[in-house]
Amino acid sequence: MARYAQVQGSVALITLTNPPVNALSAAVRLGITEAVTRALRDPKVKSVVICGENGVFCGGADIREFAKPMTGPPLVPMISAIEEGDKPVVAAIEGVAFGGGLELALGCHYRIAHSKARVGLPEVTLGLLPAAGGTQRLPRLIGLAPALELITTGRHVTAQEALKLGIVDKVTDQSAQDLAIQFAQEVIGQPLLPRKLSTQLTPCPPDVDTILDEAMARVKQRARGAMAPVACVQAVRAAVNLPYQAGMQKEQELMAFLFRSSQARALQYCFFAQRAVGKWSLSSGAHSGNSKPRPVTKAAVIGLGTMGRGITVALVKAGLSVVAVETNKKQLEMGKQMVSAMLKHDAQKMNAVPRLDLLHYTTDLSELKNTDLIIEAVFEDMALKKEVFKKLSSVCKPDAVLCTNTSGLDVDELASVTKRPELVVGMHFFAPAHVMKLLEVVRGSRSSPEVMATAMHLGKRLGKVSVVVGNCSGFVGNRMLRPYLDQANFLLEEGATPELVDGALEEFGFPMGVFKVSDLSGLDVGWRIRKEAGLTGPNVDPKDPLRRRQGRRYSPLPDLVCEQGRLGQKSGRGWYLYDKPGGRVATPDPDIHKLLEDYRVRHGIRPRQIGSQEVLERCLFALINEGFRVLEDGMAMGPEGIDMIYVFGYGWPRHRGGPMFYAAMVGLPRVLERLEYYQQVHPDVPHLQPSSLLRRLVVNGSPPLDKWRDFLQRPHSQL
Ligand SMILES: CCC/C=C/C(=O)SCCNC(=O)CCNC(=O)[C@H](O)C(C)(C)COP(=O)([O-])OP(=O)([O-])OC[C@H]1O[C@@H](n2cnc3c(N)ncnc32)[C@H](O)[C@@H]1OP(=O)([O-])[O-]
Repeated sequence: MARYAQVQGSVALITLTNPPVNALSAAVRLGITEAVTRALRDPKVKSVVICGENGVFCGGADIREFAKPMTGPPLVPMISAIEEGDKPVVAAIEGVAFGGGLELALGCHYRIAHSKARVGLPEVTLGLLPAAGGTQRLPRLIGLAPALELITTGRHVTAQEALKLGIVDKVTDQSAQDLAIQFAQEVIGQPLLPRKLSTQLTPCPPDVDTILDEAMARVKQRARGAMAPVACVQAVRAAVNLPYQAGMQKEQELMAFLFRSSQARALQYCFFAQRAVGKWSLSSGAHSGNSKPRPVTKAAVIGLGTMGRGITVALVKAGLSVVAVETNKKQLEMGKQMVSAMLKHDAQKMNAVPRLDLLHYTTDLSELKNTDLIIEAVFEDMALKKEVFKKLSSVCKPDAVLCTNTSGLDVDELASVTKRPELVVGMHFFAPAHVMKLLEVVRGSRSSPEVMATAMHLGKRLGKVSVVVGNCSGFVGNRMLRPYLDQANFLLEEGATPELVDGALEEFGFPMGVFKVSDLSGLDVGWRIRKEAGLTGPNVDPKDPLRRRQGRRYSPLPDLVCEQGRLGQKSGRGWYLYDKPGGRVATPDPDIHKLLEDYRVRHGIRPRQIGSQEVLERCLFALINEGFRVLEDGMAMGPEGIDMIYVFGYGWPRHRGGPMFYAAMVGLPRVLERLEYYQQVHPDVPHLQPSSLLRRLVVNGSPPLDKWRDFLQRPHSQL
């Protein structure tokens, strides 16, 4: 797991060999320990180079080992032995040096990086801190403020920035390993003490306490309940206030606390779940390993509304040439201006040139003859989408892939109007489409494996976390959102206020509560959908009482709010009051409180005290319950997919792992018991009826999440 060689006569070359990222597994740590001991003992060896195989230095500690009992030599003494040795050790960094990998490099006396390499301490994103000396050595090397920023965010740094910050000593466009070997010979005999970071003091500006206090305040505000960033600040504070050994002691204590936390488990679960969803499989036996994507060099986007513009920008940023289509010249010009502005803004931030040359704008669909893949992003209206698909089917080349960016319409119905239903697939982007990481790839009943592979591959090129989902109303994300929204509205009827509900959800870790999100998206969106569904407006069944629709409890509160012209942020009033139309700062609105009071009086509802726990249980458990139904119906490959949809598309706090992981952490019997309780209190809300899968899992002893698939009655039936 670590190869040893002697090169150029006097240089020991130690190569980490644990593909794909040379993670520091027990075997690698043992290999390094033995190789370093040998090099330090061998009188013929005058200096040492540590590098990684296959152009990757090291991706850090082996995260898979965190769930198992610790074996092999620990990292801290291994790194100390390197630093304490009397021979210069040079790290040759190619690819990445992340986490324990960078900490290993910080224990070396010199660091040389390839110009394309990246370094960083991303432990915080796994619910941990850099506990192999990273919190103590990095501040000593680069100073307090930059070290705080890197350690609390886990940000990856390019080789150029690392050079500027002083993390690496040299950057090369050639082989970092060759340069390191040459360098290792040049530094033989030079004093090593100044290069041993543990012997140095952290350079501190006079306002050190202010910097630390401000960092703590910033981190707490951003962390939304995540503990690791806070612990990172505490550990770095120790690098300033305490001698090295005492600082290390503090680092270990904080790590021990984080390591056992449910947050660390959740974040590490997310790391693997994010990678697992890319490995899709279908009930037919097709999977990501045996289905080849079609080449896509030229794409088209139909419709330059909010979604179409974002999708166009995302495609161009991924280097694809794009034909952007609108119905008339005026709309086209407007779309063009917006897309250009977005691309210029983005390019400016990255100090790059906007790739406007990749775009072609037209109102003529016949110009799509040569495109490989078309994404329809017109208004969410089945008749209109069908019309577009019919036309696409006749103008596009026969093997062009046709994608629809719908947030919930039936992909099969759309495919049925084309001559190539097997080449039709849903690509559900989330607004703003060039920013949001989530993509639901919706498999129609006839979508071919090749077309699934193409959509998934395109998602990857766009930098998205793409999740395969089945073709059901609302797909996975929006389908699960409905019971959540319903519960939030019911809570208002029963005595809550928007700020009470939002407060509980924000305390849980959502960036915004449900009512603030609705104000941001525009309340008219849901209103229109409810009208179309016959839940409000002229199509309501006259026999339905006001608070019952289609046989179940219904809250007309959101409709009443819209009827008052309160459409959310854009109109300056929604569930909250804003300082002006388009304003962002929400303040509680006495008019809404009055509206709620009047409503309760009108309907004879006696308001009651509602606590945060009830808000969380009713909103989140109803959503989770629907997640179990999604699994039961075979609309998602597994709980990991659902969790990634919620983490990347709906602001579910990552340190809580996603709704299904959270259910497992809370305990399935508890979720079931609370659902049963609320169902008894609210028998007219079918969403609270516990799903049969949840019951089955509880009866079978609540198996761990990766075993849930074994309890599905129709695994993958719809995929
Ligand atoms: C005292 C302790 C202190 C230290 C703590 C730490 O170091 S904490 C660690 C701090 N380090 C980090 O947080 C870095 C985490 N890693 C990354 O950021 C990225 O993986 C990458 C940039 C290294 C490579 O990106 P890329 O897009 O080229 O490739 P990819 O992402 O698809 O990965 C390929 C395969 O490698 C797997 N795998 C990767 N890393 C690890 C690991 N450390 N371990 C185990 N496995 C790992 C990954 O699961 C995948 O496996 P699969 O699915 O094929 O079975």
